[in-house]
Amino acid sequence: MASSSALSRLSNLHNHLRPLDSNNQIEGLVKFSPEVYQALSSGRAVVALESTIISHGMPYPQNLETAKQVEEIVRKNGAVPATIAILDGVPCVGLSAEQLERLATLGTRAQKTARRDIAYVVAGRRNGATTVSATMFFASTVGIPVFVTGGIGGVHRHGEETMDVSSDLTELGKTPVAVVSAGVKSILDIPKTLEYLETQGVCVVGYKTDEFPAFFTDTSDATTKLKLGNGVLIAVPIPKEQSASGSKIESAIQKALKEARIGSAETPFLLARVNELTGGASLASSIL
Ligand SMILES: O=c1[nH]cc([C@@H]2O[C@H](COP(=O)(O)O)[C@@H](O)[C@H]2O)c(=O)[nH]1
Repeated sequence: MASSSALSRLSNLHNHLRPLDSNNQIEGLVKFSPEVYQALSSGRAVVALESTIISHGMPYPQNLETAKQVEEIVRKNGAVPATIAILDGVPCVGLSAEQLERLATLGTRAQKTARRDIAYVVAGRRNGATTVSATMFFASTVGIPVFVTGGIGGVHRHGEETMDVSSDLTELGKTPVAVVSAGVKSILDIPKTLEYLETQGVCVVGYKTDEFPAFFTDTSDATTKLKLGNGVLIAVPIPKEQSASGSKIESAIQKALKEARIGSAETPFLLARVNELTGGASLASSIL
């Protein structure tokens, strides 16, 4: 007769892989690293990580160093990191050291892949670095409920005219994954981003900050139990002493915005230009 711990492991495995089993279309299309597969099978904590921040968010080699450091922090805290990217058309959940290096050196030659781009990248056997929306999709599909990133996309400044609203926000509205991030970069319109998240029914909590709600509630548990079906955004601000000066960043943003074009290239363009204009200060805050 099976022991109760074996039964609980089996039940964990079933829970983690159920989305794959119940949908033959996706079964076999996602490749797990041995470490992540093992962790999911045994019910260990797994934390999803995105890859656009590696390819488009930072230059080489800081991108590789930061990606490795983030994975290390997750490991030190007792969980298994699952960096998600599409390599040669195969969605990979958990990357080897070689795959991480490959993605970091590909940089912007990898396709920035939001939810709408997944089919295109897979069908063309391309290399795709997943944004928050695509990473949430894969994390949810394979049963990883927590995802950590630096900054999520949002409503761009003048979004009321351009309609340039990141698909990260609609994904948060429909995919049950808790996203822990340092918030929304000020290249974006933060009040409009929060309004949009409200429209999407996304619970936003601030962790140890009174800029966002001043208390931390265990809302992700309630969201799961009530089967609300949406994500939760947990904003963790970077330490004050390590944040770059607000006015310096703001004037760089104003200058960069005048040069920007809307579309999926806008976020990487603004981040790179603001970094140039601040002499590297904005990149340094992103790495922290
Ligand atoms: O500070 C950052 N914000 C956002 C991104 C990336 O940009 C994506 C949003 O892009 P868009 O605005 O095109 O939706 C995010 O999901 C994330 O992958 C980043 O690299 N760095």
